[in-house]
Amino acid sequence: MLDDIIADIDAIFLFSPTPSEYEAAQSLEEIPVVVVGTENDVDAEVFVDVPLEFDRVRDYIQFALEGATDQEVVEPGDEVAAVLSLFSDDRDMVARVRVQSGTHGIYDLFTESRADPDVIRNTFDVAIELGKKGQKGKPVGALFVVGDAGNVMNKSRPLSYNPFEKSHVHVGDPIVNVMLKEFSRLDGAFVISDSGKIVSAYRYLEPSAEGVDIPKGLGARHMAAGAITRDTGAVAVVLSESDGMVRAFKSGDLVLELDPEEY
Ligand SMILES: Nc1ncnc2c1ncn2[C@@H]1O[C@H](COP(=O)(O)OP(=O)(O)OP(=O)(O)O)[C@@H](O)[C@H]1O
Ligand SMILES: [Mn+2]
Repeated sequence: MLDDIIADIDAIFLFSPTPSEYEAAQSLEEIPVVVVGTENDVDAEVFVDVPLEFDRVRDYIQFALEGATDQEVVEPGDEVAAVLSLFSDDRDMVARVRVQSGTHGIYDLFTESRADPDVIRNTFDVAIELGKKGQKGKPVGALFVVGDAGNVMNKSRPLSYNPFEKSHVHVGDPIVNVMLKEFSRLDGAFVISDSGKIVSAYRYLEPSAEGVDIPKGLGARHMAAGAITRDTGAVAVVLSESDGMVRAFKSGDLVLELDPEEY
């Protein structure tokens, strides 16, 4: 069965390999070896840079496939073997995956957005941390709209005074994380620029929601998040107060779902 899983594969994907694992894979096969991880520790020729560790293996592999397709190492229809760690830090899993045409948008979310990938990653970090801790032990919701801030401001209005009006702080600054958590108790969205500057808090989003199709059961916050990303070049990161999940939207679509408890 193991032989079947790796028979005639077009590439092998190693997730965060050690140098000896990388070397072994290279000497074994005459097929491309793709290294996937947050750092290219092994100096791999083909490397897919992962902006954050996905908690779902499916998302992680999908991101890697889309990254390698983008680098033209694999193409739709190829079948690859992914070697990764699911239950521990040791390599304990091999999956056979066919590269699909079209993207699910996970790779695209980070690499093809107007906002800097680091800014998007930092926004995820804030949402995940807020989701883990809540506000004084109670679950909170939050909505971050990242990138294309001018257009986002034009399609929204203030619900309250903007505490970031005269400040020059960026998402990722330690002080900002404290402030964001404090302000997330109140309604509305945070607006963040391409470079990570917090432009505003307390924005009520008024995008056109026509034709936006988000999963049933999600409410007004998620609808507004999806819609603003269809109406502008922004991406949206949402922490749900009701189910505790962090979700990302781009071009009107839900592209990623993370459980903060897994981090
Ligand atoms: N258009 C909007 N712009 C900004 N914030 C909004 C908008 N619509 C709703 N919200 C915010 O989302 C909050 C929750 O609304 P609602 O319960 O309908 O959303 P939801 O998608 O179910 O989110 P949750 O899962 O967090 O409950 C509102 O109290 C408000 O602060
Ligand atoms: Mn709700």
